[in-house]
Amino acid sequence: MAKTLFDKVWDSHVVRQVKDGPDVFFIDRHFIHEVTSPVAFLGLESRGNSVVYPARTFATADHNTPTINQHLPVADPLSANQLDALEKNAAKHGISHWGLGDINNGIVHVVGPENGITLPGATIVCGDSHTSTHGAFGAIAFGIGTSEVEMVLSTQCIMQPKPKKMRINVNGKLGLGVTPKDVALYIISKQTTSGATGFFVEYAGDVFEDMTMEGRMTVCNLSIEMGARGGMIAPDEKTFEYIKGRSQTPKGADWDKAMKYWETLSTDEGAEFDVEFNYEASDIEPMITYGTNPGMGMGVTKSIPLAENVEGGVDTYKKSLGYMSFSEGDAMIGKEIDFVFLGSCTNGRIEDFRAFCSIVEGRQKADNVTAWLVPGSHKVVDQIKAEGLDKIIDAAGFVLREPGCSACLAMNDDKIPSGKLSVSTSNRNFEGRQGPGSRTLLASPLVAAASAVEGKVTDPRTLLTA
Ligand SMILES: CC(C)[C@H](C(=O)O)[C@@H](O)C(=O)O
Ligand code: SF4
Repeated sequence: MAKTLFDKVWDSHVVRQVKDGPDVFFIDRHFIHEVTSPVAFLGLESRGNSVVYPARTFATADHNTPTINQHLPVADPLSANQLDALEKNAAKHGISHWGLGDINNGIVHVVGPENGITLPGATIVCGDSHTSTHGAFGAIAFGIGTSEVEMVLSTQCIMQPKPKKMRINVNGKLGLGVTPKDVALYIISKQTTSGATGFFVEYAGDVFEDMTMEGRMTVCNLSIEMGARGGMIAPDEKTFEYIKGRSQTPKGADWDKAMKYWETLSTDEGAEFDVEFNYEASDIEPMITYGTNPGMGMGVTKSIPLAENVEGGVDTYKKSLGYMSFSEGDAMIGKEIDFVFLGSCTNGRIEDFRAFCSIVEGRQKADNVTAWLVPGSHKVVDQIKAEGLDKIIDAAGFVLREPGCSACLAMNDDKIPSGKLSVSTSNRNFEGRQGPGSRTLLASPLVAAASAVEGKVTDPRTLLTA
């Protein structure tokens, strides 16, 4: 029977099928970070259990880490405690741990792929919703809760009902200044934040085939923002090229063996999806959000929709615009901004820094803008320096910070002050997400760069030459 990519990976990991119940499902790779793992370890120990496969478990510190002076002790006691707990738990259970200052340290969804831990056909979980990122490699990757983290630590399995299958096809060629982030924000604006609830999404079509691995990660990362359990893209030559030779990828004969399996990982002709959507690349422009959920997005040149034209609750819509201090019908272009954040597991990779630099090169940061440029990992920092992008960043009046989640969710000191308006390359624009009272506009690194140099929301196409 013709199978989807998702079915192939899922079915090969079912340890036991429970009649009318969830499948018992084997997990190849388990990432842990300091926020959702300490309680899981407490539970594990209180039950007298141990970590069954320490070598399949990988710890990195990211959410609570400062992005300046990482060589100094962490000042915030809550953050210091969590980081300490992660380090101790990892040491006690023989788990590899990339703490502050470690060359491999960075945001969990950046360092996994970077180190070849994320592989095609693998099942990957983490106590973190944006685990969907790893689906870019043709893996089934999804976020789990703290009690499931404990379950995976002690059994390397979880119980999961099989999600329904959705395929999203985007065909054609993307226009100038339109990036993977825009493709994702466009899809979410069409699907809304709940459109893909209960589904696992496969992305297919020219646009994803043409995308780099970084771009595919950006798209899969954002799957969760339309309610999907996860998103995935069939591995191809680009995928294999990306992972080849990384520290933890199979080598020699193991590589050849793995390739034989990986090459089977695509959806068979005639395989069925529960639902399928088709979009056109030419309909997508650089996007920006104007509200307090990632579904409230539109082309940057458009005006904020009138409440009467919006499906769903008018009151919630008006409340959202009220929080943003925006009005129906407002244009977004030209709105004065206060902050720019380049980073996160959505857009904190080398390609995002290249895109940002392509606009700020030879220009200057606007005086009214405070900008935080936070690479997703130390390896991204190294590459930025190797490519000389740090010089461009410096010359344009920006400062490069040290890696971590940073202002994506402001669990460290990088908090956008109340009322301030930020253009952010991250993934969530919820009320207070970047600091209490902060107001967030989600956008691509190109829109962020253009807005940072102009001091107001700017269409990057006006600063780019074809
Ligand atoms: C802290 C963590 C549990 C959370 C998540 O699950 O996504 C965070 O990474 C986020 O982006 O909001
Ligand atoms: S960068 Fe943001 S979205 Fe990604 S894991 Fe960190 S807090 Fe979550």
